[in-house]
Amino acid sequence: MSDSKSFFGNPDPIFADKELLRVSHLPQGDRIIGRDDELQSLAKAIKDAQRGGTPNNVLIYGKTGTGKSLCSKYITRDLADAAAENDVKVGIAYVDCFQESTETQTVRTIARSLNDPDQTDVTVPHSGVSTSDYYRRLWDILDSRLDVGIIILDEIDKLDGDNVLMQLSRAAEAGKVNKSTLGIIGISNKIRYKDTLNERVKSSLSERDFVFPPYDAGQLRAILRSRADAFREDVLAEDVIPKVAALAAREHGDARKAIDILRYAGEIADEHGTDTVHVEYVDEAHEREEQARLSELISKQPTHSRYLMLALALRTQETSEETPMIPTKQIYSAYQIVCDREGTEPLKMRRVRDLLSELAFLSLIEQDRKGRGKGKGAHTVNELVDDPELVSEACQSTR
Ligand SMILES: Nc1ncnc2c1ncn2[C@@H]1O[C@H](COP(=O)(O)OP(=O)(O)OP(=O)(O)O)[C@@H](O)[C@H]1O
Repeated sequence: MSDSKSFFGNPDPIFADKELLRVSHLPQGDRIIGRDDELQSLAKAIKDAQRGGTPNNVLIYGKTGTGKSLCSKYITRDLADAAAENDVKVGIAYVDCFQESTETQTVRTIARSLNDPDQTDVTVPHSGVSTSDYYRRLWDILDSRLDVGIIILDEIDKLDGDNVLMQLSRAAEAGKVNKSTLGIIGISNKIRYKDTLNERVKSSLSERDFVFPPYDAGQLRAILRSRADAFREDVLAEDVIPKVAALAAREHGDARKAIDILRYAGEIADEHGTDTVHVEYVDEAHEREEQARLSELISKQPTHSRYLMLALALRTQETSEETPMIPTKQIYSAYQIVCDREGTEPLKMRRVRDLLSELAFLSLIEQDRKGRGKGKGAHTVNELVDDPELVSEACQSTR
């Protein structure tokens, strides 16, 4: 075999451990930068669970990449370790509510994460079980193997309705669980999320609220430096980390963005066949990151929001204006054509206006009010934030 050709044999010239640059990587506590106060506050909110008591329910807000998921996962794991020393069993369930948005999916995921069939004799099948049966199994699992269950609901605003929150927050009070207690950590980018909840859920869910601020360039540099061992020694040119940190700081201090740009810069160096990540690669890495982020964000939008983005991209491409501001009416006519092509009934204008405001809230588009002249009222105009070609590509690749 020694003279046979292998495509996998050569060591990676750039990366020593690329996993350190994946979003899924959970760094150790001493590698979590600039979040001491937030970790302290979270610890205080849930500390009663360490002795088997009921933790406070917590809501965490903040823009993307501000360490909300990371700190929630880290602190709950730390709590479970500390509780184990007191012979208290803490189980942690993490739910990505964007992926698991229905009540059934959410309860099933929680039950599956907390279960250990060897200890509980309870099974949690993927299908064929009613929602109420999933709940029954979850309560059995909690009481038979845990003292405390902590449930992290990431992107909690994506849940369909409040029912699951109502059930979870009232489990002990309603006598569903008798020996164990439950705590919820909800995470959201939407600062006004709480206003959408009914009063009963609101008061029990947000016993403690925290807002995670964006990172500044110094913190982003420190976060990137703490991951520099993802690269082989001396591979990163000196200015790479400061430049990446400055770019990410300019765009709302997003650590995810910073880490992604650094990883792309390494991949570009690899594609060039060099063994140095030059600072010149950072701009291209930034573009790749933007494109990937845009595709991901667009793919997460409901179908008709994607059609509207495409309609706006098409209208933008048609005009010769330098900063095209497209009236909602013009988007609507292009949207009708897109729907026709897709064989779907278009939504009414009023709903379209709502979807456009949601897209503006997500910063995918910008909106403004423009007067039509004296006495003629005002109308809304819309502008794409990103390049229309990129947007139209992203919309069509995620159809
Ligand atoms: N303080 C930090 N120290 C080290 N790494 C960090 C820090 N904050 C965030 N990161 C890293 O940045 C990435 C994004 O963080 P995280 O997913 O926690 O952000 P988030 O606020 O939950 O964002 P989103 O709302 O998009 O889920 C992860 O890879 C995480 O490990």
